[in-house]
Amino acid sequence: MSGSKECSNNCKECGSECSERREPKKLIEESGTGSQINKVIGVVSGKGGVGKSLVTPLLAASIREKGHSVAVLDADITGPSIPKMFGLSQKDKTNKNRIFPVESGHGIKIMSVNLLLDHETDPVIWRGPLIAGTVKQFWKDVYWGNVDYMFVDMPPGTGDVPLTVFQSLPVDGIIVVTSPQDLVEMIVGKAVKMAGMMHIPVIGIVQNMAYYECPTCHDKHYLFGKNDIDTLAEEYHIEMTAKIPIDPSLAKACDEGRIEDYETDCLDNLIEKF
Ligand SMILES: Nc1ncnc2c1ncn2[C@@H]1O[C@H](COP(=O)(O)OP(=O)(O)OP(=O)(O)O)[C@@H](O)[C@H]1O
Repeated sequence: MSGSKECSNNCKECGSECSERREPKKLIEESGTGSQINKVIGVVSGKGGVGKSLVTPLLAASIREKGHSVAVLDADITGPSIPKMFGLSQKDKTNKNRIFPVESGHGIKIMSVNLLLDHETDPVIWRGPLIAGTVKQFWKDVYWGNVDYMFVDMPPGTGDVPLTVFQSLPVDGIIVVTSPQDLVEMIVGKAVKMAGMMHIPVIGIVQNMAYYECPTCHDKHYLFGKNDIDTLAEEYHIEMTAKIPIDPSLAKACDEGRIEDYETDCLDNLIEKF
């Protein structure tokens, strides 16, 4: 406290809420004992239905394939689809004090509210503070062990949960997922500006369902228009972009819970950036 012996006059490093505080207190929470998480990457989208929950497992699986230890924290509490993508229905192994993540076939550690519910069709009808509290609990109370890269799959938009994640978790960067449509500039803009306000760097933009490649002639068809995501990225000074085509075999892999088996190099340039 100012004036007292202990005061270093450095409010950034001090947790006291004294009357002379000049800087806001840091809200970042430590991960729990036994969890050593090296990098935290948020996967966000300005709106729902763009395939964000498909991009998160694709990124996680590509990094895992390179030999890193990877985790996915499903922060989409009211619309969790991560376990289904990995074909997981097994309940987590909790004991009195600890929640353990469930491991996918390729060894990705996963925690999602759907792994805690009795039935995956049970709806989560909770108010904002409870939802935000659950996300923090996933961060603090799950025994993650050693993790090189943790991906946080956020609910769409710029609401309560993204705000909680940005304030409470040490997020190293975000990836913005979008789809080709006229509204893209406005939607991406909101997500990018929110990250800027929270001082979190944007690693790249992924455009899902960017085109369809004809299996016979290999021509690319831009079914939803040819939105130029690279120009948009340039406008916001974002170095990396990636495009995922519409691929029926990708949809099949999701439906069958085999997303880890789907081989693609379309996210490679983004992954190199990590
Ligand atoms: N590029 C693609 N090619 C084929 N199918 C796709 C593609 N992207 C998404 N899909 C299909 O759409 C389904 C929904 O994807 P996902 O759960 O990621 O998105 P969402 O829930 O609609 O959106 P979001 O997670 O952004 O709110 C997938 O299970 C898959 O069947």
